[in-house]
Amino acid sequence: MSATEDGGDPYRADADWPVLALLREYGRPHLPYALAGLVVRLLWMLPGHANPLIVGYLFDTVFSDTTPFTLPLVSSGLVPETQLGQLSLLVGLILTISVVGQAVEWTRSLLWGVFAYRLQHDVRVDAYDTVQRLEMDFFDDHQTGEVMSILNNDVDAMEGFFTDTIDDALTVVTRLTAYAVLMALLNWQFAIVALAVTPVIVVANYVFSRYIGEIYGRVRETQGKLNAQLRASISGISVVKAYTAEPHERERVERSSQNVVDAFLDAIDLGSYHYPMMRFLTGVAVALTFGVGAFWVVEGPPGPFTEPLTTGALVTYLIYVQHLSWPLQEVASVVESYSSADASAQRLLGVRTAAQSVEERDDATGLTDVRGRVGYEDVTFSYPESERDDAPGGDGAAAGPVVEDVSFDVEPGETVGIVGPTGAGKSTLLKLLVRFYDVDEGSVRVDGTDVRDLTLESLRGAVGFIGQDPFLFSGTIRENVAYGSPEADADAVRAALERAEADAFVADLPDGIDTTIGERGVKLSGGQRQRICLARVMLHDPAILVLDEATSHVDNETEALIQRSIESVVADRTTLVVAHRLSTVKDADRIVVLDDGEVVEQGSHEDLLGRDGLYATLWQVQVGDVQSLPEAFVDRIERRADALDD
Ligand SMILES: Nc1ncnc2c1ncn2[C@@H]1O[C@H](COP(=O)(O)OP(=O)(O)OP(=O)(O)O)[C@@H](O)[C@H]1O
Repeated sequence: MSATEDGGDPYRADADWPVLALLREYGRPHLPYALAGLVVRLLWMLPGHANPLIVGYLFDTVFSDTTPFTLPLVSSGLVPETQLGQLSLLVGLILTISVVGQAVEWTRSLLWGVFAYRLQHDVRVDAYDTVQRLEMDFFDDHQTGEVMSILNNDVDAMEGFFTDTIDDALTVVTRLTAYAVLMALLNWQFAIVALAVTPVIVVANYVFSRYIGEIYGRVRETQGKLNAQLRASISGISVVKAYTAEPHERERVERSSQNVVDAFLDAIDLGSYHYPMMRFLTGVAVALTFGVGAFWVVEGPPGPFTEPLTTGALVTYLIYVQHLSWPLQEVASVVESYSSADASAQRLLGVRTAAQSVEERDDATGLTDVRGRVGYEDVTFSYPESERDDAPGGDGAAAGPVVEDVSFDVEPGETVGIVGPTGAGKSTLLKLLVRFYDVDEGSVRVDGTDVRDLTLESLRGAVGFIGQDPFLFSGTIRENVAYGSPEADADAVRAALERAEADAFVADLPDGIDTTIGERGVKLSGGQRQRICLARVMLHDPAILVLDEATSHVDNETEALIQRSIESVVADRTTLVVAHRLSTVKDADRIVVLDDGEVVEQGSHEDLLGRDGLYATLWQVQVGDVQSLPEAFVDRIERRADALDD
C-alpha cells in the first residue's frame, strides 16, 4: 500500500503540474507524432461532425420545400434537380464522411499511439533505472513493496493516462467545440437554448466523480491490504503449516477479501445512480430543445430572440444534444484519471529526488593497479534515523553510532576475520568499505585513498562482495557466474567454478553449466548457492574480497567445503571475512573483535585465546564449554535477550 493512504508519502515530489513536467521531459523526442495527430484531428474536427447538419438539410430541402437545394462552392448547373438525385447526393455525403472518418480515426490513433507508447516506454525504463541507481539506504527502509508499487502501479497509471486519457480529453474538447461551433453557425440563438443544460451535466458529473473517486480510493486500499495479507501468508507458509494455522490464515484472508467486496459494492451502489442521472439530464436537454424548438418553428422566435428556426435545423439540434451526453460524461472520468495520474507523476518525480547518502564526486578518481590495502581510520557511523527501528535485527532502542572510532588496517594479501556478538556492527563495517553507506566521521581507505574520492565503478570493481543472502537470478548457472563479466566464455566460467569448489556438483546437473536454476529450474542448496556466488566473484577477480557470513546458513560438512573453497580463493588477495562460526576465521592472519561498535581486541586466534577476553569467551561458547562462562558475559546476553523481548 502506498504511504499516501496513511498520511505522508515520502516519495511525493513537491512539483507543480507534475504530469506536465513528465510530458515535457519525456514527450519532446516524440512530439512530431503528437503534433501530426493533433493536426489531423483539428482538420477533421468540423467535417467529421457535420452529418447531423446534412440530415437537417435533407429535411428542409428534400422532404419539404422550405429551403432551395444548393451546395456551397458548387455551381447550380451541377446540383441535381430531382428529389431522388438530391437524396442520393446527401446520403452519399453522409457515407463519405463516415468512411473518410474511419481512415482519419485510424491515422490519428496510430500517430497518437506511437507518441504515447514511446513516451510510456521511456518513463518506465527511466523510472526503473532511477530506482536501481538509488543507494542502499533507500532500499533498506522497508521499501521494496513501495518501490515495486511505483514501478508497477504508478507507471501503469501514467501509461493509461498517456494512451487513453489525453486522447479522450482531446476527443472531448474537439467534439464539444465542433458541436458548439456547428450549432452556433446554424443558429447561434437557438444554440444557447440547446446547450443550456450542458453546464448542469458537467457539474453533476464532476460531483459524482469526486464521490466515486473516494470510494475507488477505498477499493484500492482494501485491495492493497488483501495483497499484503496474501503475500505475508504465502511467504510464511512454513510457519503457517508448522503451527497448523491454516484456519486462522483463511479467516484473515476472508476478512480482507470481504472488505474489498464491501468497498466494491459501495462503488456499484453509487455507480447505479450515475446512468439514470445522466439519462435524466440528457432527457431534460432533449425535452427542452424539442419543446422550445417546436414552439420556435411554429410560432417564430420567442422573447428577445430574432432568428427563425426550420424543422430540419431542429432535427439537427436534437441529434447534437443527444450526442452531447458521451463527451459530457467523459469530462468526469478525464478529471478523475488526471487526479490519479497526477498522484503517480508526483511519486515518479519524487523517487528521483530521493535523498542519496552516497554520491560520486565530480572529481572522483578511478582506482588503477589495485594493491589491496584497506584502512579504517577512526570510523564512526550511524544509520539514518528512519532506518534504525526497521532494520533487520534492530531493537529500535539503539540511538547513537553503530560503529564508533574503529581503526584497523589490512595489508595487501592479508586475510582478516571480523567477529563479535550479534549486532556488534560487523556487516556494517563491510558495507562501509563498498560504500553502500558513507561514514559520518573518519574514513575508509583503499590503497590509501578515501573511498569517497573514488569512482563507484572502480571501487566496486576492486572489491568483491558476497552478502549474507547468496542471491542468484533465474537463469543458467553460466549466466549467474558470468553476471557482471558478460564477456567471459565457458572455459572462464568453468575455471571460476573450479576455484569455488563448485565444479563437481555443477557437472552432475542435467545440463552442466547450462542448467537453469531458480524459478522453474533446478533448486540448489544454501551451500551450493554460496559457492556459485563465490565463483561469480572469482570470475570478477577482485583484488579485495569481502565475505559476510559466508557459512552462516549451512551444515558442518558444507561449511568445510565452502571453507576449502574460500581458502583457495583468498590465497592471493586481501580478504575480510565476517563470521559467527569462529572456526571459519580461526586460521585468518588476524582477527578483529568487535563489541558494541568498537574494536575491543585484535590478533591471531592463539593470541586472542591467550588474552582470555571476549574472543576467548565466544570461542568457549562455540566449543560447547558453557559452564564456565564469565558472569559479565552471561549478564550481557540476558540483558540483550530482555531488550529483544521488549
Ligand atoms: N539498514 C540498517 N538500518 C538501520 N540500522 C541497521 C541497519 N542494518 C543494521 N542496523 C543496526 O546496526 C547494528 C549493527 O548491525 P550489523 O548488521 O552491522 O551487525 P552484525 O554485527 O553484522 O550483526 P549479525 O552478526 O547479527 O549479523 C544493529 O543494531 C542493527 O540493528
